[in-house]
Amino acid sequence: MEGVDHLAHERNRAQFDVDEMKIVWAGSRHAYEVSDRMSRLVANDPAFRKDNRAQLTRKELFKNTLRKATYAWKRILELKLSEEEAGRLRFFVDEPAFTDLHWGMFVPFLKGQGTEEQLQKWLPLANRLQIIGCYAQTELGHGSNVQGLETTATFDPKTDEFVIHSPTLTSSKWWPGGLGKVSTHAIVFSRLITDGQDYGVHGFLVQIRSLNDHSVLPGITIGDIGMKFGNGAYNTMDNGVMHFDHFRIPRDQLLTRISQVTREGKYVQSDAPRQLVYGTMVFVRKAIVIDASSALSRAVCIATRYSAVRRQFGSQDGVETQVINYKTQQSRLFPLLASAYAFRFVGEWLQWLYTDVTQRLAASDFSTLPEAHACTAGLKSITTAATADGIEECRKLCGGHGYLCSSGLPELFAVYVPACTYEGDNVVLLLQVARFLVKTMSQLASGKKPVGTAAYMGRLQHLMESSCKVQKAEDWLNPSVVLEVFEARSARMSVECAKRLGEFTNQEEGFQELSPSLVEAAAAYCQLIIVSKYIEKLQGDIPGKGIKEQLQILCSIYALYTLHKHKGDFLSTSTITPKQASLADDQLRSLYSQVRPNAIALVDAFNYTDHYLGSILGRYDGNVYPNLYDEAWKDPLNDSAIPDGYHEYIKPLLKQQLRNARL
Ligand SMILES: CCCCCCCCCCCCCCCCCC(=O)SCCNC(=O)CCNC(=O)[C@H](O)C(C)(C)COP(=O)(O)OP(=O)(O)OC[C@H]1O[C@@H](n2cnc3c(N)ncnc32)[C@H](O)[C@@H]1OP(=O)(O)O
Ligand SMILES: Cc1cc2nc3c(=O)[nH]c(=O)nc-3n(C[C@H](O)[C@H](O)[C@H](O)COP(=O)(O)OP(=O)(O)OC[C@H]3O[C@@H](n4cnc5c(N)ncnc54)[C@H](O)[C@@H]3O)c2cc1C
Repeated sequence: MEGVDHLAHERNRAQFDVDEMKIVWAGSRHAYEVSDRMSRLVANDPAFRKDNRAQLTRKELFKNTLRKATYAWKRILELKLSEEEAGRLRFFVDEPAFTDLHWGMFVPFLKGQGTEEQLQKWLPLANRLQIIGCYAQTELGHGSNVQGLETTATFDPKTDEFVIHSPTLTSSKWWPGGLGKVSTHAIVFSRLITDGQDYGVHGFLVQIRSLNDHSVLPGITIGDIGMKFGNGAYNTMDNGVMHFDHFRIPRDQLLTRISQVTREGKYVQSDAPRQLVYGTMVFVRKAIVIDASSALSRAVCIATRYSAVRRQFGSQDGVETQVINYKTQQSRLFPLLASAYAFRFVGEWLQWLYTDVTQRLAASDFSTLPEAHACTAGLKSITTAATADGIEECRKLCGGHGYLCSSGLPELFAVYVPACTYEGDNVVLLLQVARFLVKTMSQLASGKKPVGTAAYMGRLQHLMESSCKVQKAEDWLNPSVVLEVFEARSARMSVECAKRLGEFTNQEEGFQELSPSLVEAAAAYCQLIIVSKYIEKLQGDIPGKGIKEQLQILCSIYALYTLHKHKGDFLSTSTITPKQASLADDQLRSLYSQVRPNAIALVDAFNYTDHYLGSILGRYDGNVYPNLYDEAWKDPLNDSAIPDGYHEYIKPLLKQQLRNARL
């Protein structure tokens, strides 16, 4: 029944204004309008069709991505779209492409590290896509350990050039997206050597392909690193390998905002900390947090709509139960729904933090850089891990049909999981947060007042001694009670780690030995940030019928579900009692019942088109079965009733069996 809204009865039950919630989700009315316009533009243009990706060979898939990316650029120019609109359009095209790295890493790195002169020369070319850039940091032998990169850039004062060289196989650049087949230029991370001294890793702008015929320049070897996880998925990207053989570039292609090499070969460092060379990673990690909320909300939208359509068991009155009404389904699905909203809001806050730190850096105030690094690294880690697990949970929530490519979930999972690794392995990043926490603790002893997200450590004594006030389930709805419990758990875990570290004479050895506990303490700190930023958001003015109430329910679900999942931490630090943990579970069940009538409207608020969702199970109209049935017949295997290979394999096999039976 095309045209009928099978989920209309669900939508009618909503107790809040969905259109207002769409604006909250998008961040502002303006952001909503831009997203809405761009998503429709993409959905209504057949050139952006994507339902056949899983069936294409790698070469077809890749060529198709090149077509879409260049067509998207053509539309951006024709429609004179702003930077913001162009970004949203690329987002809704929903296909990883070389342009992600060009706009997402190459251009930001240029902007962050280039001098005025360098910007004047390179930025207009990059902005008009007259050159295409990628970000070549990782090597075959080292990714996490950036200081361990082996590519060298040795200054030759005779010619005023740097000689870029890959001294070993393991020094080959390996992974950069857009490198394998497309980019003409790359930011190449290499060890700067001048006058016989190694000054560590710096970014260099290197032309790698001819702008005339696209051939790889002499002295460089480049290729694609091969097929990645899943059909379609991230295989639209040409992640590449690159090896240099004494390749020369002019001296002025060292991107030199923080340091430079003079004509005579003298290395000169500015006052800025060397960590600024990592600035683009901070920028992208921040963006990855918002992206996590997008990917998780997409999976949750599919699983929620399908759970309202799907019915199993309980047919005493002739109508079976919608699976969304099962408490187990709700206890798996609604925390993910709440997490999607929580990650959205912490992503908004991270954007603010990033803007703030950028303004301070411009004024040579580097004081908030360590916190910005810890927050972006930690939140990237927590949100991507939860999202990757959440997408897989959504697949299971859709039962067998979730395993079909037409559910949209397998490809979403395959595209998404590397987020736990790229832009910093999640465990490595949590260890960075742990280092920040240990440092903050040790500075407490010397009287330094912690600020920002670590300010709660200033109340350490109180947090070590306080006891949770919860006596009945409803007490868990009190934001200040929840906040204090998360602060006390985080503080106590950090103190315990610091205490145990103090037992080691060699601090670094202690850090390695205790690293599993340190990672848990870091995760507790990041979860505290998510909870506290959500609570802060609710303290602001949020207009619209029923909006604040729904957001409050979801906030409580995020916090209490996190508490439930990490009950061991809360109990072992004596932050709560077993009785209080059980009251939290009671409250959670009650909150799930309050979400239930609003569930479909809460996922409608994401405002995803059917094109973007790419899922028959998640269709807006809920008309799942006829479309699943029709889709099956479109599979190329169904082109003929008798498959290729029948005469070669099946027929002789059956004949042989018949002969054997007769003997
Ligand atoms: C494409 C983008 C699109 C944008 C939109 C996004 C939308 C989402 C869509 C997703 C598409 C993404 C496509 C995929 C892109 C992947 C690109 C990559 O992976 S590229 C490759 C990504 N590769 C990775 O991510 C590699 C991961 N590894 C690393 O980041 C580092 O090597 C390390 C941090 C682990 C260690 O560093 P190391 O220097 O050895 O170690 P120490 O421990 O000795 O620290 C020394 C001091 O530095 C401090 N500090 C450190 N970092 C920062 C920072 N960022 N800042 C500030 N400070 C920082 C630290 O606190 C310490 O301070 P202190 O105590 O002395 O005061
Ligand atoms: C899809 C994709 C796209 C990418 N795009 C780019 C790109 O455009 N440009 C680019 O430069 N790079 C890119 N990368 C590379 C990426 O940034 C690295 O793979 C990532 O930083 C992880 O580094 P690694 O591979 O060296 O992992 P490893 O560090 O080798 O990790 C292996 C294991 O060791 C553990 N481990 C490592 N160090 C420690 C430690 N100190 N303590 C405890 N455990 C540790 C990790 O937790 C992990 O379990 C991409 C990667 C992927 C998958």
